This record gives sequence, C-alpha cells and structure tokens, in this order.
Amino acid sequence: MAELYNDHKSMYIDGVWRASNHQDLLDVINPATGSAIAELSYGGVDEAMEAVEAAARAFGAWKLTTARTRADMLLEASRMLLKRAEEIGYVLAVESGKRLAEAVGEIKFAAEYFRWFAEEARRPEGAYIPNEVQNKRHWTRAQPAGVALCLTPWNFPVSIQARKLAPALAAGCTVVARPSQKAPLSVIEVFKCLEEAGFPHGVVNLIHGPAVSTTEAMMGHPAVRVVSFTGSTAVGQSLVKSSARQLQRLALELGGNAPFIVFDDADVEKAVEGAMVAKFRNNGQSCIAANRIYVHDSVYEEFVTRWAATVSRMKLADPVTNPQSDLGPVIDDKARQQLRVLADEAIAGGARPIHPKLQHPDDGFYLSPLLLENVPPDTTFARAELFGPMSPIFRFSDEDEVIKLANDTDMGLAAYVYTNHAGRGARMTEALEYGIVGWNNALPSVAFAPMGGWKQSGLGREGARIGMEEFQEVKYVSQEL
Ligand SMILES: NC(=O)C1=CN([C@@H]2O[C@H](COP(=O)(O)OP(=O)(O)OC[C@H]3O[C@@H](n4cnc5c(N)ncnc54)[C@H](O)[C@@H]3O)[C@@H](O)[C@H]2O)C=CC1
Ligand SMILES: O=C(O)[C@H](O)CS(=O)(=O)O
Repeated sequence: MAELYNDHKSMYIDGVWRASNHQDLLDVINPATGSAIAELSYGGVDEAMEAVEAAARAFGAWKLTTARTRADMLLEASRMLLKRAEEIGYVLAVESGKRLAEAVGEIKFAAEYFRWFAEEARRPEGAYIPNEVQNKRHWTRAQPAGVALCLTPWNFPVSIQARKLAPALAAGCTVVARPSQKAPLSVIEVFKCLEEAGFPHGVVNLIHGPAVSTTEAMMGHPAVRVVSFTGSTAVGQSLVKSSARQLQRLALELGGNAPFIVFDDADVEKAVEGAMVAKFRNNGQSCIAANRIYVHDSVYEEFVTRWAATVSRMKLADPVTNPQSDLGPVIDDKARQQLRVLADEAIAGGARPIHPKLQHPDDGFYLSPLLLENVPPDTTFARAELFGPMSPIFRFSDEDEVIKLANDTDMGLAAYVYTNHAGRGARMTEALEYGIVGWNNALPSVAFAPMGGWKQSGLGREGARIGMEEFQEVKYVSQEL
C-alpha cells in the first residue's frame, strides 16, 4: 500500500496532484493491525486557500456548462468507480477496518450517487407562475450557488463524499473536498476517477490538512457559498457559528442515536437479522446504527436468545486477511477506550452482558461486540451515540411507552421498527421523531431517497432531487412585456 502513495502527492489542486508546501507527513493507520500503511502529505491553510481560489476561478466557466456536459462527466465518474470498485474497496478496507465486502459495496454505492445526479442534472426544474397582470410574466429557475466545501468523516469516507460531490457538480458548483485524516486514501482514489472522467482543472479540488484551521480559513472566503459537512453534532454546531461571517448555506449530516424497536407482532427471526445489520454494519460505526434496542416483553427472551446465539457465531478478525470475518476493529484505540469506559460504567451500575466475549487478534483496535441488559437509564451508555459494536437493550410493554422512550433524545437521524401490524407500523412511522425510519428494514440507505436528520442530527438532506437543491440558488424572474 505505501508504494501507492510514496510520492506524497495526495492533494489535487487546480488539476495538479501535489505534495504539501510544508513537507508535513501524517501516518495513515490500518485499524486491524495498528500499523502505518502510508504517509499522507498534510497541507495547511495556504493549500486550502489555493484550492478555494482555483475553485472560484473555475466556477465562472463550469456554471455555464450544459446539463448534458456535466451529466456525461458524472456518468463517466460513476463508470470509473464501478470499474475500480474492488481496488478502491481494498484501499478503503485497509485504512478503515471495514469488512472488504462492505468496502467494495460502499464504492458501488458511491457510484450510484454519481449515476443518480448525472440523471438528475438533466431533469427540468423551475416553475412558470401564472401571471395576474396582463403585461407581466413571472418564472423561477435554479442556478449553482458557487464554491462548495465537502467535509467528511472517516466511517463511510467514499459514499459520503459522493453524496456531496455528485449533487454539487450536477448543480454546476465547483468543489473543495477535505476528507478525514483517518481515512483519506480511498478519497484520493475517488479524485483520480474524477480526473479521468475529465472534470476541468479547478472544478474538483482535494486537500488534506488540520481540520479546524483549514475549514475556518476556507469558510472566510466569499466565493464559498455552500458548506456540506458530515460528522459529529459538536463540529456541526461550530460550523454554524463559522458560517455567520459569509452567511454560507449549510448542509449538515450529524450524529445519530437510533432506537431499534421490536414489537410482539414482529417476525423475531427477521428482527434479529435486521438488528445484526443495523448494529454491526461497519463494526457499529454508522450514524444510522441501532444505538438503543427496545423489545416487547412477550418476545424479549426469544430475541435475546437468538441474538446471543448469532453473536456467539461471529468471527472478529482482520477484515482484509480474513474476508469471511463478520466484524473488524474500531477506527482507533481512543474510540475503543472510550467505549470500554462507558460499558464498564454501565456494568458497575448493574448492567449485564447477554453473550460471551469473542476472541480476536492481539494487535489492532478490536472490541468484542456487547449487548447489555438491565442498563441504568441515566448512564451515558444508555443515552449517548455509542459508535461501536455495542448497545443497551430494554424491555417495553406498550406502544405509547416505547414511543416516549424512543423519542427521548436530542438526536433524530434514523429509527427502526419491526412490526407486521399495518396500523401499528403506520402509527409508529408517524410518531417517531426521526428523518429516516426503517420499517422491517435495517438498511434504508439509497441514492434516490432524501437522507438526513431532525433536531440535532442535522440540517438539510442528501440524495434524491432535494440533495441537489442544497447546492442551488433559486432565481425569480419578473418580466414586463
Ligand atoms: N449524519 C450522517 O450521515 C453521519 C454522521 N456521522 C457522525 O460523525 C461522527 C463520527 O465521525 P468523525 O469523523 O469522528 O466526526 P468528526 O465530527 O470528529 O469529524 C468529521 C470531519 O470533520 C473534521 N473536523 C473535526 N473537527 C473539526 C472542526 N472543529 N472544524 C472543522 N472540521 C472538523 C474531521 O477531520 C473530519 O474530517 C459521529 O458523530 C457520527 O454520528 C458520521 C457519518 C455519517
Ligand atoms: O456514515 C454513515 O453512517 C452513513 O451515512 C450510513 S449510510 O447512509 O451510508 O448507510
């Protein structure tokens, strides 16, 4: 792997791959082994501002390209990602600890976003407004907002960049992307695909550097009109403050705290299968992961027994050297330690594990999956976004009780409900205060649906037509004949 990045030319600015002016290098670590796999050239504010200036220069011509021109390039980018899915998936798995099959699936999911917005770029938009004065005419249209910042986390680095880059470019914006320093290599490969797809110099730019100083500087530039961020709520809140200077438009996809609810009229076997996906996808490090599990009293024992048996069969191992593994490591030792502390605190308060610990390699950042019952409701374990392979499980006895429990959080990204009763399903999907609800479905994520959160889980939506509107300004034209 290191040989792929030995030239340290990890930044793509104004159509040129280049190393940092500062010669700073940052190790990229494989979470499965704890060892460095590559050195990342790590820039500074100067490179970030060079990228913004390049994007600002390119915007004038890019915004005037035809929808077909933009669509063709987006479609070519999609084709390139699909062609290289195995190769880029391998890079993603090694730098993130994600299971290889999931990593390849993420690259294909990213390709879907480029395909969807290639098609969306060519769809009609705007409105002709019936006039109320004989000699006047009124209509609206959308135009690209300007330079867009695409700032992303480490857990789905490729698909989350894609769901920002694709709509921004389709809308006619130019972009500056800054991925997380914890998983930057796969995003470098995405930009190689964009370069091959023929995006003109300055239209797409990729930087790496200190998050706070580079983002703060870029958001101070008047050409930056949209800031699309995915990450923790705390950082999202800080960006809201930073956006005040230039009054940028914000698209924020932030933290989650998903309830996973199983009713007495659910198919318990399917509910367990769904919980395994919703909990352990990406080793539990997903903003839409099942974070709190609620099971109706009458099926609690059956659910817990099935869950314990299923988890006990899981293989916790290096996801690249053991492609058959069911679970890999968490991103780093800091995350692992934080989760251990929260679990120990809950157990000290009387919580009980419902299945045995799994064996795992000594090196790397492995954490045995953990489902705790009898968790004191006031513990952090019961209330926080855990972002790892662990959850509390609670009993409930009726619908009103579990709706209250499920909604008792400042977050509102995803929620899951398992019931085969149509009326109950309709009532629950209405009552749950979340932007995404999976009904007997643990994997709601698609490119053609609007993904986003209520309350402190964010602002705006990604995917679907609305995903492109985040990067557009509406113009109203009024004509006197
Ligand atoms: N709503 C969604 O779709 C998703 C939300 N997330 C959330 O992200 C968090 C985990 O991802 P992390 O990368 O650890 O989040 P994070 O918020 O620490 O970092 C996200 C990105 O922002 C950068 N960053 C960190 N501090 C910053 C600051 N003060 N100013 C500007 N940029 C800053 C990081 O380098 C990274 O590139 C969880 O809370 C998770 O729920 C993660 C994925 C998807
Ligand atoms: O970071 C995440 O958790 C992703 O947003 C999940 S998904 O939307 O790609 O499924």
